[in-house]
Amino acid sequence: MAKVVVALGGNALGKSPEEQLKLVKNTASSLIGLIAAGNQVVISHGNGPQVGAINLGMNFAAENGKTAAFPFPECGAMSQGYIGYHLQQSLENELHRRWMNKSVATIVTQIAVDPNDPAFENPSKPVGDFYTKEQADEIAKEKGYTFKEDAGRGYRQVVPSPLPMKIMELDSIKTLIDADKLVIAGGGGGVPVIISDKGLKGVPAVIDKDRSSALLADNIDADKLIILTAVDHVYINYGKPDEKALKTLNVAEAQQYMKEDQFAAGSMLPKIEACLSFVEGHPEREALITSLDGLDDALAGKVGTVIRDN
Ligand SMILES: Nc1ncnc2c1ncn2[C@@H]1O[C@H](COP(=O)(O)OP(=O)(O)O)[C@@H](O)[C@H]1O
Ligand SMILES: NC(=O)OP(=O)(O)O
Repeated sequence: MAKVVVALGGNALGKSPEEQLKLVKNTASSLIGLIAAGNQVVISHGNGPQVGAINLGMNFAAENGKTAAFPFPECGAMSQGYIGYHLQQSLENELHRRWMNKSVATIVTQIAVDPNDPAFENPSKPVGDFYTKEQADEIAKEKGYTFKEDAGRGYRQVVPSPLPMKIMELDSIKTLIDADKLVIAGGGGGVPVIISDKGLKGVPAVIDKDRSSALLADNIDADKLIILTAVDHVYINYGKPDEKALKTLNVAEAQQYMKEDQFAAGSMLPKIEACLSFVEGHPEREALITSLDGLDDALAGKVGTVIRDN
């Protein structure tokens, strides 16, 4: 039985609860299919658009005296609950439809980061919606947020994205996996916390969920890491007339393409780096990048980019 970590992209989950539920329902069928085919599956997910939307809404309510202020890590925890709820519901419905008996559990996951991580000085993780340059400049002036251009798709607020160091709930996650439960963990990259002599403390940042998923996959000694996003393949010359879909990628090829800046920072680059960290030195492991609705085709070898050590 192969142990597979499947990471769902925040941007690939849509912009509204209705859209998300629809997308998650479709993916649930493929995920349960993966389990029915004899794999042990662990699910993680992103939260960039969702945590940005929650934070914007909470800030708006607080600024208008309607609620207390909700700090950013609390918004991250809310995004884990919101997305975990849709995933649990859709997965349970699909299990029920197939007469399969399995419990599903979302683990609110904290992930420790280094308080001295240089990422705190250089916000890079896009959250929330996309804006034009003019809109972004106006919000930046009014609120003091930092905005950056995101992979040719518009401007987005960016927050620090420190590296994940330690999954605090790893023991609970492993216990549930060993008990053959379907676990959703590390949502939104995990709520970033620092470990101090006073205990754990949330910090305002968003950990890249691809990096956290690779850490989780390594910690549970998974055989496969599958990253589901909005594109069916990793491309070279992405978005240009001569773009080319990659069916396979090894470590040396990926490093060469990274030197050529083929993968956009803040979107495809962290996915590639996460896959490399998972497969490098482990010829028995495999990573796969494809689209949220392409999982069935990817497992049949029709689409997707497979990444191996060599
Ligand atoms: N070389 C590339 N190949 C494919 N997609 C790329 C590439 N470079 C940048 N991208 C962009 O990266 C996006 C995936 O990153 P992102 O939106 O951050 O993912 P998610 O939120 O699903 O984790 C794709 O939808 C695409 O727009
Ligand atoms: N936390 C995170 O990496 O989210 P996205 O997948 O939305 O970028």
